This record gives sequence, C-alpha cells and structure tokens, in this order.
Amino acid sequence: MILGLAGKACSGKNSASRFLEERGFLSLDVDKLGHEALELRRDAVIESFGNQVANDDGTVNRKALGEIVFGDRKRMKELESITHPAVFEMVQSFLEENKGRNLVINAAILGPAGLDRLCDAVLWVEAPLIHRIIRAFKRDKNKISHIFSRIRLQRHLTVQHFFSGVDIYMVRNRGSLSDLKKQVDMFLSDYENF
Ligand SMILES: CC(C)(COP(=O)(O)OP(=O)(O)OC[C@H]1O[C@@H](n2cnc3c(N)ncnc32)[C@H](O)[C@@H]1O)[C@@H](O)C(=O)NCCC(=O)NCCS
Ligand SMILES: Nc1ncnc2c1ncn2[C@@H]1O[C@H](COP(=O)(O)OP(=O)(O)OP(=O)(O)O)[C@@H](O)[C@H]1O
Repeated sequence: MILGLAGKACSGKNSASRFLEERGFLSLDVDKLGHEALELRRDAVIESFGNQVANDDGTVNRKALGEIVFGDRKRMKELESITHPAVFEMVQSFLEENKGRNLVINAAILGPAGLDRLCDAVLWVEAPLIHRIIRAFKRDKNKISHIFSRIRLQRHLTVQHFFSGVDIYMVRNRGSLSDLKKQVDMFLSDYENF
C-alpha cells in the first residue's frame, strides 16, 4: 500500500509517520526531499532569489530563503516551480525502488504537488489551530511571527486539494500522542478489512 500522509504544519504528520513505521511502513519525508531538490537546483534558485540566499560555500541558505518565501505566496510558487519537479521525480524513484512494500509519503503539499495521484489512499491529520501553534512554539522555539507566516501560507491547504479522487481518511490529533496512535491503528485495521 502507498499511503499519502498530509495535513497542516504541526498537525502531527511526523508523529503519525513514526507510528506507521512501527507497523512496518517505510516512510519518505518530502520536506527532506525538498531540501535535496534545493541543492540539485541551486543555480536556478540563486538566479531567481539572488546571492542573499547563497551561503559562502555556494549551498542554499534555507533560513534566508524561508524569510522571503514563507511571507509571500507568489515567491513560494516561484520556488516550488523550480524544486517540485525534482521532488516529484525523487518520490517516483523511491516508489519504484521499494515496490511491494507498505510506504508512506509524508508531505504537507501532497495534494498541491500532485503526489496524491501516486497514492492508494491519503491519511489527513487534522489538529486545531491553537494546538498547532503551541506545538510549533514548543518544538521549534521560533519567533511567533515565523510560526504565523507558515500557518498563513498554508491556509489554502485543505482536503479539497486532492484532485485525483484518491480515498481520503482522517485522524484528529487533538488529544494525546497515544490517542493519535490508536486512531492510526484503527485506520489500518479498517483499511485492511475494507
Ligand atoms: C523555504 C525552505 C527553503 C525553508 O526551509 P526550512 O528548512 O527553513 O523549513 P522546512 O523545509 O523544514 O519547512 C518548514 C515548514 O514549512 C512547510 N513548508 C515548506 N514548504 C512549503 C510549501 N511550499 N507549502 C506549504 N508548506 C511548506 C513544511 O512542511 C514545514 O512544516 C523550504 O521549506 C523549501 O524549499 N520549500 C519549498 C519546497 C517545498 O514545497 N517543500 C515542502 C515539501 S512538503
Ligand atoms: N497529540 C500530541 N500531543 C502532544 N504533542 C504532540 C502531539 N502531536 C504532535 N505533538 C508534538 O508536536 C510537534 C509537531 O508534531 P509533528 O512533528 O508530528 O507535526 P508535523 O505535522 O509533522 O509538523 P511539520 O509540518 O512541521 O513537519 C512535535 O514536537 C510533536 O512531538
């Protein structure tokens, strides 16, 4: 089974992914692929965003780039148009290399990047805004303005973004982590019995 795992920032995707790994799934973190894609396409990224996003060693300075794109949807789209094709190809290679295994594609932008059409089902992790803000604050120790700019950028990320007609299941992460784990297990047993 190829399972897409989606949801907004700090909804609990990584936590759900770990629980799925405990059940034998192999997971792919698309945020990390996005970072690899930045290096693969670094010339195009620096050409578009300028030397201010380049480190002294020529690699991309993600913090500086994040300062530009997280607050500006148009510029984020520009960055996505450079890196998403490479991300899509890397996801396809991962699926090809691991055919026959239970796989999880963990990606906030699963729907908008068209990755849902590679999946047998999507698990959407839902969490109330206030929980996501508190979790982000505790985990990343970021400035509150940074947390809000990411949240604002993802306003449009909803379950409606799945265009491929793939089956979508939902887990609600508003209690404890063990409650989330139970819901993931319930999803798996429902899916297997379907
Ligand atoms: C802007 C970049 C350089 C910032 O890197 P940085 O290491 O500081 O942040 P990180 O990648 O960990 O992302 C932080 C949070 O923002 C979310 N996020 C990142 N890119 C996007 C996006 N295009 N749309 C919505 N949310 C995003 C992530 O899921 C995560 O929750 C990097 O996020 C990036 O290159 N993004 C564009 C590529 C992309 O879409 N990646 C996300 C794949 S899920
Ligand atoms: N139910 C919960 N109770 C307490 N803490 C939680 C719960 N769910 C998640 N967390 C914590 O909140 C933080 C964010 O969770 P997680 O990394 O799973 O979310 P995410 O959706 O993958 O985030 P991102 O989009 O930023 O990658 C983590 O530190 C995690 O341990």
